[in-house]
Amino acid sequence: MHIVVLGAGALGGYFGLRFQEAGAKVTFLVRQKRAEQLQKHGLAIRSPHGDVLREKINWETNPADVENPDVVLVSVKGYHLNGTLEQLHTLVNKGAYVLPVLNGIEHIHILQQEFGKEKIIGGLAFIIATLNNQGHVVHTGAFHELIFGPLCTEQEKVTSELESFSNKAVMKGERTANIMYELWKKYMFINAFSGITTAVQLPIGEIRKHKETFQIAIHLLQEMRELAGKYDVNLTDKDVTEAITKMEQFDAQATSSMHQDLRKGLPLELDHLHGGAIRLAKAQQLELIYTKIMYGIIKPFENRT
Ligand SMILES: NC(=O)C1=CN([C@@H]2O[C@H](COP(=O)(O)OP(=O)(O)OC[C@H]3O[C@@H](n4cnc5c(N)ncnc54)[C@H](OP(=O)(O)O)[C@@H]3O)[C@@H](O)[C@H]2O)C=CC1
Ligand SMILES: CC(C)(CO)C(=O)C(=O)O
Repeated sequence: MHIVVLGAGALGGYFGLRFQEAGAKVTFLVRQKRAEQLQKHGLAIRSPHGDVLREKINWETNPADVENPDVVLVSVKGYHLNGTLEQLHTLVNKGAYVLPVLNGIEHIHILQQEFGKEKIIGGLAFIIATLNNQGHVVHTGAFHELIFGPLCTEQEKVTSELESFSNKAVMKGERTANIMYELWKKYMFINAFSGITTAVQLPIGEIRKHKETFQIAIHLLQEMRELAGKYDVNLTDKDVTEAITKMEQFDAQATSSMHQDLRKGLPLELDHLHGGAIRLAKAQQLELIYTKIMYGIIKPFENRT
């Protein structure tokens, strides 16, 4: 199986290298600056599950040079999605399926409209990872889950094949029959977790100490649950409770990738995540009061570079 990673950042670097270790052919499709970094430093993972260093990896800067791609793992930030469409057209025309693992939901609709429903597989990840100065992946925390599944019957075969590699890889790979439910569950969680940690600019441990602050995260979960219901996805009381428990049990220093980006002065996925939820709600005549407040508070930090 030939997996092309489009977005060789923290998440794409991690799962791409793990698939390569498991025997898949992996090509990283990168832009010039990242290509130079990979050339100079190779790609490495530092992880509680074991370190890996590959001095030489397959990378390309032009999708026309990628041969026989089976799956494109799209792991760019939401604000870079539009910039990948041309590259994706080239790869889809060569027969590839697209597996986006971004947080959020709107990108699924955008990609389905662009490439047709049969080409877009559902996917998401649970991991806390970032890139260091050399462009190596630093993975903290114990979890490294990749969840994926077919969004239509044509994808049964390719997702099964992906499952066989993920089972051999150093990761917790899971193929699910109900990926839309998993996507919304994660979207509910991430909008609450990234919203509160970024708005308050503190890791979850500090937020937990203040009942009134933690309660805002719970309101965010409840709003996202209601939104999911409008899109025919039933998130349960148990799902909300599990999300709360997760925030209660995270390491005190754990925080969202959005808050990490804010600390580094990088652009934020605010419009993709909270903005996306507000747009999806508007289409259903639903108002997300807490989400709108988070959006307004974080907005000045969205593009400070
Ligand atoms: N990091 C984490 O712990 C987690 C992240 N996520 C989600 O995963 C997604 C990716 O996040 P993350 O890995 O942190 O992001 P990163 O910023 O680390 O990586 C994104 C990469 O995409 C590359 N890129 C952007 N546009 C293109 C393009 N047109 N062609 C080639 N490469 C491109 C960027 O390259 P360049 O250097 O050229 O800009 C960058 O290396 C986000 O939606 C995030 O919310 C989900 C779970 C956890
Ligand atoms: C919550 C977490 C760390 C889980 O993967 C995440 O998705 C993010 O912060 O972007």
